[in-house]
Amino acid sequence: MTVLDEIIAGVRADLAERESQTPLDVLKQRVEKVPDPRDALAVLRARRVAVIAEVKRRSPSKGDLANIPDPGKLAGIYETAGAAAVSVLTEKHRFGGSLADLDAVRVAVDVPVLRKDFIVAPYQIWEARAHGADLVLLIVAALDQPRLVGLLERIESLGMTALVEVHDEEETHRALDAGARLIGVNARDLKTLEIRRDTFARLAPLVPPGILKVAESGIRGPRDLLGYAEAGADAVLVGEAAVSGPDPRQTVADLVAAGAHPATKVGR
Ligand SMILES: O=P(O)(O)OC[C@@H](O)[C@@H](O)c1c[nH]c2ccccc12
Repeated sequence: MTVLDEIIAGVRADLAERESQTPLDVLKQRVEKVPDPRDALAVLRARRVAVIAEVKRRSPSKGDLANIPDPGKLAGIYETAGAAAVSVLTEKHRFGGSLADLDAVRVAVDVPVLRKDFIVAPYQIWEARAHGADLVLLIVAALDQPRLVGLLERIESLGMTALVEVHDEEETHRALDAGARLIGVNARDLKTLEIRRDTFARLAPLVPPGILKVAESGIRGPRDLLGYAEAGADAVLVGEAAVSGPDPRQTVADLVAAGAHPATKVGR
């Protein structure tokens, strides 16, 4: 059993519990009362290299990363520092997240918000929208093709944007076949949990123009951003460096400045 399998087993158990508490019909009624989702693709396109900053308490590879008593406040700091979007981990057991964190972030910022979880069922997508998410992560490695296609369609039918995460060539082709318009290349190898920063440059050429590419994981600072920009990244997703550094505002502001520099992403 891989780490991913283990996480998903926990996610399914939690999901069954929430489903028994809040039936899908109730969730659907809530969705009707939530303001329309933001156009995340337009927001990401408006930057040279956009920075998506993540509210991340813990990770399977590093354990506790940061004590975050007020996730809304942290998200506000990210927004003020110029982050184009905020990602919120909602998985409980390995990442210490929750839908309450998503709620807190949603009320605190105006930028698009990503629900980062291990999505295996449409219920979680309705849930993401009911809690104000604009984007939802789909991890190709966790889904068979019909399920990937179905979940992607559900996300888009609710007006949200899917960030479709890949780790290798085969997953990239599957994401494209499914119709992904925003592809995240995760540098973290899901089996070994190691960071491989060359994965992005290997997979980016497989993605046709017009489909946005996000470099995810292991971004330590502006230099990593510039390397990814050169390899064709439209955005970077940064968690650990933002939450665990001495000054999250400065960390994100430095990345945003590097991502906005005219020399970044020349001629693209
Ligand atoms: O903390 P980092 O190395 O900056 O990584 C952020 C983000 O990419 C990472 O949290 C992530 C990428 N894909 C995921 C899927 C599930 C959980 C977490 C993730």
